[in-house]
Amino acid sequence: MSGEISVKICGLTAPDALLAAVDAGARYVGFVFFPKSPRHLEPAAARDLASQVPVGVAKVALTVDATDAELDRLLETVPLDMLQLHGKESPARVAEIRSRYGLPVMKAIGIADAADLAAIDLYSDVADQLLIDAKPPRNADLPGGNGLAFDWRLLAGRKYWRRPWMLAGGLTPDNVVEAVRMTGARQVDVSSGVESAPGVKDPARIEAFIRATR
Ligand SMILES: O=C(O)c1ccccc1NCC(=O)[C@H](O)[C@H](O)COP(=O)(O)O
Repeated sequence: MSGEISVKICGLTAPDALLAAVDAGARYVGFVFFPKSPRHLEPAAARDLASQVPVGVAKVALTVDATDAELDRLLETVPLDMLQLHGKESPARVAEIRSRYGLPVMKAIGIADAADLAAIDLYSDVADQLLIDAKPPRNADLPGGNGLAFDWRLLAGRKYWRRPWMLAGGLTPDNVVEAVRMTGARQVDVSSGVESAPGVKDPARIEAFIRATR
């Protein structure tokens, strides 16, 4: 692959995995604030992890349809660099959050088929970045982090993006090179694919994933 691919390791919950991500060269580290998730962190625990992240690595908070009160509490407790909105937030709500907190906002867009691509234009007006992820299965407990890929051919040939974007959904150390080749992504995001069990990050897989992108 030519040029450096930026990597986000999402759903970190433990210092060893955080360190593995930082040492291997992750550009972003993600913390999940969604109680139903096996990766959920309480704000105080996230603050302790965030304090170990060096300058230059962006600390991203993943929330799902969070209220202002929830976001206020989170941001009062945890030093963060970016908000990842992974629910059904409307474009107006994305704009509101961006202006209220003054942080860059990344909106997750779930893709299952070509009709879902319209959301890319819709959110390009209001979000700083887009996370192009697999749409969760109907009745899934989690709106993301399901380890499922979408059909990358849907993005092949798309040359014009108005915002920086990340590819996500079912990426692993074994398929990330092919995913980047097919989609032209310059940034990738992974959670399940670097775990040994749901919610348990594997430092060796994190290192292998980032190495694969180099
Ligand atoms: O990870 C979670 O538990 C989670 C919960 C609620 C909303 C989103 C969640 N995760 C999103 C991600 O970790 C990633 O940004 C993305 O969906 C890729 O996940 P994966 O397919 O597991 O690599």
